[in-house]
Amino acid sequence: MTTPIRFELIKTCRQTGARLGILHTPHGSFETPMFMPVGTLATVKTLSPEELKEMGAGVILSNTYHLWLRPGHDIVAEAGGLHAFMNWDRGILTDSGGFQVFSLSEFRRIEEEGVYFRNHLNGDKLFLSPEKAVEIQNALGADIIMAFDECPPYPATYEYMKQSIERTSRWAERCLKAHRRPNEQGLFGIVQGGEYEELRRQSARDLVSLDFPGYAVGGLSVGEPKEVMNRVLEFTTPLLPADKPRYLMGVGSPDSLIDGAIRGIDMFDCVLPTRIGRNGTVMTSEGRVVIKNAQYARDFSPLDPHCDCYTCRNYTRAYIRHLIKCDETFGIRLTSYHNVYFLIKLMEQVRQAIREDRLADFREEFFERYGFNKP
Ligand SMILES: CNc1nc2c(CCNCC3CCCCC3)c3nc(N)[nH]c(=O)c3cc2[nH]1
Repeated sequence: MTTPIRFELIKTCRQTGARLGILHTPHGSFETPMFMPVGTLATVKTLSPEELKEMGAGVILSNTYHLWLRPGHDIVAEAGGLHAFMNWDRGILTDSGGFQVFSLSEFRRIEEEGVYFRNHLNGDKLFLSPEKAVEIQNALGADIIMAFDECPPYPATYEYMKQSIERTSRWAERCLKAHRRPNEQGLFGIVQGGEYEELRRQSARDLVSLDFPGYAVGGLSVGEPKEVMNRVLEFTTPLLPADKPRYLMGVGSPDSLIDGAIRGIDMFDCVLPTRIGRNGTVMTSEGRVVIKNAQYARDFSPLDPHCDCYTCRNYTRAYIRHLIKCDETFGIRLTSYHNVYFLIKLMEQVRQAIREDRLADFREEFFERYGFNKP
């Protein structure tokens, strides 16, 4: 079987163990560690494919659950798949929908066969199974698709977590059997197990034995302290094959991206840049700026003095504050553009630091300037 997804390991940072790699996909090859902007409803909110390309986005995310409900995976398939539908000819990854069921739908029942829940838009009863989640993703046509998993709430008891990961491993096997396009779409397994090392080991063992072309670390960025996430990564990533890509789901903030790369993660996704951008919060090299604050009313400097993005080269804090205060759509386009650009450029700096074997030094410099080390 010709696997459509291949990870090429270029080098490992001598200071930290972080990896510099290339993710080869049917829609191009992209350097890792990489940040993947999220396009839930087949658009990275307010940004065009041309803008995403000019800022260097390679792989973007979309989602089984949302597109199943609207417009329907059949319509996307008739359009020729997600790439044609949204006019994006680089990489696409779709999440399997499990997480969205748990985060969007209040009523739900998990059974061996799948999850029963209600449509968060109209309350209709719905059912999603490993087979259904793979069928939808096969129809959507992303380059990377995700196994249907349970992302347990945090915290969860050891007993609950053990039952859950064993069912998630059985579901992973069902996803492999249901996958109809293995030569065009790489199916990634998702390791679960919460903060329990023994369960992370069991979950990784089960999934590695199924020989997926890539692996995600799931069940994190669900409210646990950062130290817990870092500890879980420290004992989980070494369990995954070094020659396969590792994707940390739902992460994240600038400090978590750097700390995840240091612990061997190659791929990240997070709604943060566009979500906080919509309420006027921007990430800058000197920390977060809440542009609505009165202090920026007469501030004619760029959002970030060290940023060379379209927003920072052409507009001032005072102007963007004015647009956001007046609910002008152009305002959230400018903040969203800057925030996505900021994380994509941050990963470029991380990759350069790995090339120069100085990612630990870069972490110190970045944390100091961003204000993460402030007591
Ligand atoms: C925010 N924190 C977090 N996200 C997680 C996610 C979602 C990752 N982001 C996907 C996008 C979300 C918006 C729509 C488009 C897809 C997780 N997904 C799965 N399948 N399993 C997790 O354990 C899992 C765990 C996660 N933790």
